[in-house]
Amino acid sequence: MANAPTEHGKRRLGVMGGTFDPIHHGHLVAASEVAHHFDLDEVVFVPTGRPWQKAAQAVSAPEDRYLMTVIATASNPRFSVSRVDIDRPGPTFTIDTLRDISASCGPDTELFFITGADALAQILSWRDADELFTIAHFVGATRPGHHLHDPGLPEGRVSLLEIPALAISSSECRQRVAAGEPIWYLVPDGIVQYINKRGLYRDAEG
Ligand SMILES: Nc1ncnc2c1ncn2[C@@H]1O[C@H](COP(=O)(O)OP(=O)(O)OP(=O)(O)O)[C@@H](O)[C@H]1O
Ligand SMILES: O=C(O)c1ccc[n+]([C@@H]2O[C@H](COP(=O)([O-])O)[C@@H](O)[C@H]2O)c1
Repeated sequence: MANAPTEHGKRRLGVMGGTFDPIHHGHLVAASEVAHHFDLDEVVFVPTGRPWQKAAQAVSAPEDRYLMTVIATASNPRFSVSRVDIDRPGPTFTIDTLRDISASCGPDTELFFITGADALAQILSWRDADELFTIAHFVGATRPGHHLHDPGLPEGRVSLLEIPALAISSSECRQRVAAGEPIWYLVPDGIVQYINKRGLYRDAEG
């Protein structure tokens, strides 16, 4: 991550958190659209280490999800990937993600946490929810079939952005691989090849 502020004042950094099991074009389009709309200098993708809300389901090894995220974002000079969540022991909480990234960037960087509008609807149940809004602005990317019902989010610290509908989900990609169906063009080509090479999702249930 570069550290210099932009000429216009603070550097604007997007933080896109997700399990990315696997990363797909819905994630990439959401990050690209938010970066464009909010004039972000960079978007750092942060694969979760141990997503506590997915504790009941099998999640691929953090290193596989990290490498797929690196492969999928490599061609975009404004996209990067952080290991902060996968290197931190214990369950992943966004408050820790934002504290770590904020500490490494310093005060000249404004943070924008990007996530799906469906995830945002649950945000008040996240750890230290009040503090989250003091560290970052939250941007919820609408995804097909999900609409945000106002759960009482703080005004001015949360935005919703309608992005081109891409009805792709990681669970559907996993199910397709398990069923022997193609995932070409749902995910970047390098991700299809990585999944084949590592034999991921062959026995996936969802
Ligand atoms: N097609 C999409 N369009 C917009 N946002 C998306 C899309 N797919 C996922 N997101 C958002 O990206 C964030 C990270 O998603 P995640 O890695 O959990 O992928 P997912 O496709 O939702 O996975 P799963 O199907 O396993 O639940 C979430 O907040 C999610 O809402
Ligand atoms: O901090 C929390 O309590 C919390 C609870 C649920 C989800 N999150 C974060 O929301 C992002 C999207 O999560 P997911 O599971 O939809 O990929 C990811 O960065 C998670 O760490 C965070």
